[in-house]
Amino acid sequence: MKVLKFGGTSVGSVENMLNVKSIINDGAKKVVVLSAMSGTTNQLVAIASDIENNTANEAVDKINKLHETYFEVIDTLLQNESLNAETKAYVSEVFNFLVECTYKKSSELLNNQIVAQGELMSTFMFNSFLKQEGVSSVLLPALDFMKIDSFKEPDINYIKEHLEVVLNNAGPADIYITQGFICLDDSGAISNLQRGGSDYTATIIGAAIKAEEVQIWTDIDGMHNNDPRYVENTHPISDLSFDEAAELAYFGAKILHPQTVTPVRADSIPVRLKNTMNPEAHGTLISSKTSETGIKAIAAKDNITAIKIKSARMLQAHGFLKKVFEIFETYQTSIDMITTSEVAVSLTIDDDKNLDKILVELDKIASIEVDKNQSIVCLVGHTVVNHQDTFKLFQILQDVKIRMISYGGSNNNISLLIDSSDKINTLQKLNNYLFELVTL
Ligand SMILES: Nc1ncnc2c1ncn2[C@@H]1O[C@H](COP(=O)(O)OP(=O)(O)O)[C@@H](O)[C@H]1O
Ligand SMILES: N[C@@H](CC(=O)OP(=O)(O)O)C(=O)O
Repeated sequence: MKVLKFGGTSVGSVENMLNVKSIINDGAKKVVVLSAMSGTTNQLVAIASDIENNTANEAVDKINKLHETYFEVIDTLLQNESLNAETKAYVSEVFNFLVECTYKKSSELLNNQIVAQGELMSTFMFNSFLKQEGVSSVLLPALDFMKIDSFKEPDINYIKEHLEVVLNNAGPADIYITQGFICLDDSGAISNLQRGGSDYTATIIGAAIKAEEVQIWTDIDGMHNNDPRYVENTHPISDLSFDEAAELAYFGAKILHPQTVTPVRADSIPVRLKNTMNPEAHGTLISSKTSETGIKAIAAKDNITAIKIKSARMLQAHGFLKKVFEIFETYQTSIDMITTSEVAVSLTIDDDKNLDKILVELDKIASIEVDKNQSIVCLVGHTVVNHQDTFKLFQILQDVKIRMISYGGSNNNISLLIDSSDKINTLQKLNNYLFELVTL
């Protein structure tokens, strides 16, 4: 069986939902994972933050506007009277619940309950639409099987066991629809897999049912060789290895949630990235195969903080780095890049929630310099570190101030740390000289 995930844009308009129907309606059994309609999760996050900031009136305004938009979509999508009424009743329950939330005290649980509503509504609406069109489908509630453990990792044994039961109880159908993104936490409370997490839901399900393939359907013809939001002349990449895709997703290629390939890699379950608006296009196939060498793609991750830790005590001493790492471990902050010299170590973090506490501890053992608003630009490709193009990098980027370089940590990745204000120029320059054959 295949698992097909459709993102926010794919279920974001009636026209795109028609495309989704024609893609999935081929008679083959499949699991279909849906995100919330595009824009909805952002609105739900904004509603939760209005509640946190005691601006409940603004939250209610947003809820009412969203309610109207959903009714308009339902009226265009569902001409069948009883399905139309049933779906409006479900959606109204959701919006009544959201209004009730505005009377409550803000908490993590309340936020999680609020942001979960987008996927609950999109799957209900789409399932009603399939019923109207005579397509055999069943709705599988993700909260009956999708769970994370105390480390926020998918509890794969629980998921396998429960998904099997849920699938057996669902009865015969061609299409099993479920919600992306949402899950239970280790205490059984509603939680989620972080923003963009529906991709991750799809590969977790893929691993749990040992799917033949996982397909991520989005609004672009696969993974491009550079970020199309900032760079002109980017092109889709036809094949990527799991390692290459993991590096690109982790280092900012928004098309994939950072953890997407992790669950399917061990069983070599291929992941195909496809375009809902152009299903004929090849897209990108992510598999265990490695192909040609050289720089294949570039991604950038923003909101990086660089910390330089300088201490005379580092000189010919051992155990200094251990102390540094222990501080980051205490505050559960992971380090992305690291470079060392005899007297200093520079490292980067993307989660600065505990930065102040970390700096207090570091200050006890060293002098510290902090630079915010940094970006990691990551160049990815099979054995990229040995490729001739790699040696041109300094020349191409001679007018960019490179703050750190990570080379050799993996054969597939070279990372550069730059000021975020240089990001677009850096990405475009690398694109021109590495992929567009502009000569130096
Ligand atoms: N390297 C890249 N290749 C393709 N798309 C990318 C890349 N980097 C960023 N993107 C952006 O990712 C978007 C698709 O991801 P996303 O918004 O999460 O889709 P969905 O809503 O379908 O989940 C594209 O429209 C594109 O702008
Ligand atoms: N609703 C979530 C889940 C998601 O994965 O969305 P998308 O597939 O549109 O990136 C979010 O907006 O983060």
